[in-house]
Amino acid sequence: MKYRVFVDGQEGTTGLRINEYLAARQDIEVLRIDPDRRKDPAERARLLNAADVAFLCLPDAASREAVSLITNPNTCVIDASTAFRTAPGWAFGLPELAPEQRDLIRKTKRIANPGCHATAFILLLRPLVDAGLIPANTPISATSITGYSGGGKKMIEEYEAGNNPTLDAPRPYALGLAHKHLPEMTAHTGLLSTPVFMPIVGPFLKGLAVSVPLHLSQLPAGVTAEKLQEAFAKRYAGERFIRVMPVRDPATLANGFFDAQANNDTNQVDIFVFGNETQVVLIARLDNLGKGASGAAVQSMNVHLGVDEGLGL
Ligand SMILES: NC(=O)C1=CN([C@@H]2O[C@H](COP(=O)(O)OP(=O)(O)OC[C@H]3O[C@@H](n4cnc5c(N)ncnc54)[C@H](OP(=O)(O)O)[C@@H]3O)[C@@H](O)[C@H]2O)C=CC1
Ligand SMILES: CC(=O)N[C@@H](CCC(=O)OP(=O)(O)O)C(=O)O
Repeated sequence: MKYRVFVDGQEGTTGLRINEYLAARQDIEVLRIDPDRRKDPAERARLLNAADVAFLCLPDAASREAVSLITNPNTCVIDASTAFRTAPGWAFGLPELAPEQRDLIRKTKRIANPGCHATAFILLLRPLVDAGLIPANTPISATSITGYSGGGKKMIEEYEAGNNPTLDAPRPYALGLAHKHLPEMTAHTGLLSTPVFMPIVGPFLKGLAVSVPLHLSQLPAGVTAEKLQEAFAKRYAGERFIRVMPVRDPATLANGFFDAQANNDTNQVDIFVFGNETQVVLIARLDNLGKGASGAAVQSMNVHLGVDEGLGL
C-alpha cells in the first residue's frame, strides 16, 4: 500500500520542491489537482480528505481555509505557512527542537513547518537556553542573509526579470522590527523577550545564514566559545541533518568569507561558533528551500509516518 499525498499549492515554490522530493519515492502516490481547478475549494476539499498526508504550500489565508475544509480525521496536515506555528494543538515540525519533538510529530495530525529564518535561529538558541548558557532573559539580536527564493514566486520573478538595478545589492528588510517569524523564534527558544531581527535578501536564488552576535559579558561567568560549541555538539550528537563545526572553523577563517550557499540542495544545517576572549558570533546555515521549507516538510512527514527520517532527502 502506498501513502496518498496531496500538495495544495503544487505550482508554488515550496510545492514544486516538495513534488521533486516525492517524485523519487516508491512508497508514495501523489494526488494531483487539475491545474485549472487548483483554487476550487470543492476539488481541494476532495483531495485533502482523500490524502493520508496533505502539504499546504499556500499563503496563510488559503492555509487556514484548507484546514477548515478537512473533515477526515486521518488526514495529517503539514502546513508550510506562518498560520499555525505557535498555535495550540499543532506540533512544530522541527524534529531536532528537543528530545520529545519526534514523538509529538508522530502522534499529531497537525504539523506546522517552521519558517526558514526561524529554523536557523531556533537551532542556535534553543540548546543554549536549555543548557543555561544563555539565560532566557538575555536580550538577543540576529541578522539573516537569504536568497530571494524565500520570497516565493513573486520575488523570484522580480529578481529574474533583471531590469531593476536596486536588486543588485543586498537589501535589509523587516525594518519595522515585526518580521512574521518573530513569534515562533521567541516561543520555540524559550527566550523571554522578542529578539531584534533584521533579515537581508541578496541577489542569489537560495541559501541562508542566521548570525547571532553576543558579548560574553551578557552570559554567565565562565561561558566561552568552546563551551558553546561543546553544548551544540552534545545536543546535536546523532542528528543526521545537523553538523556542528569546530570552534572558530579554520576553513572559514582561512577563506576569510562565509559562504551562505554551501548547504544548497541539501537538508543539512551547519552550526558555527566564532569568537575571541570577550565576544562570539553564532551562525547557522541552511538552504531556505531545503531544511528551511520543503526538505523540512518531507522530513516531518517521514517522522510522522514512521519511515526512515532521511528517505528521499
Ligand atoms: N519560499 C520559501 O522559501 C518558503 C515559503 N514558505 C511558506 O510556504 C507557503 C508557500 O510559499 P511559496 O511556495 O514560497 O509561495 P508561492 O507564491 O511560490 O506559491 C504559493 C502557491 O499557492 C497558490 N495559491 C494561492 N492561493 C491559493 C488558493 N486559495 N488555493 C490554492 N492555491 C492557492 C499560488 O497560486 P498561483 O500560482 O496562482 O500564484 C501559488 O502557486 C507560504 O505560506 C510561505 O510563507 C515557508 C518556508 C520557506
Ligand atoms: C526573502 C524573503 O522574503 N523570505 C521570507 C521568508 C520565507 C520563509 O521561510 O518564511 P515563511 O515560511 O514564513 O514564508 C521572509 O523573510 O518573509
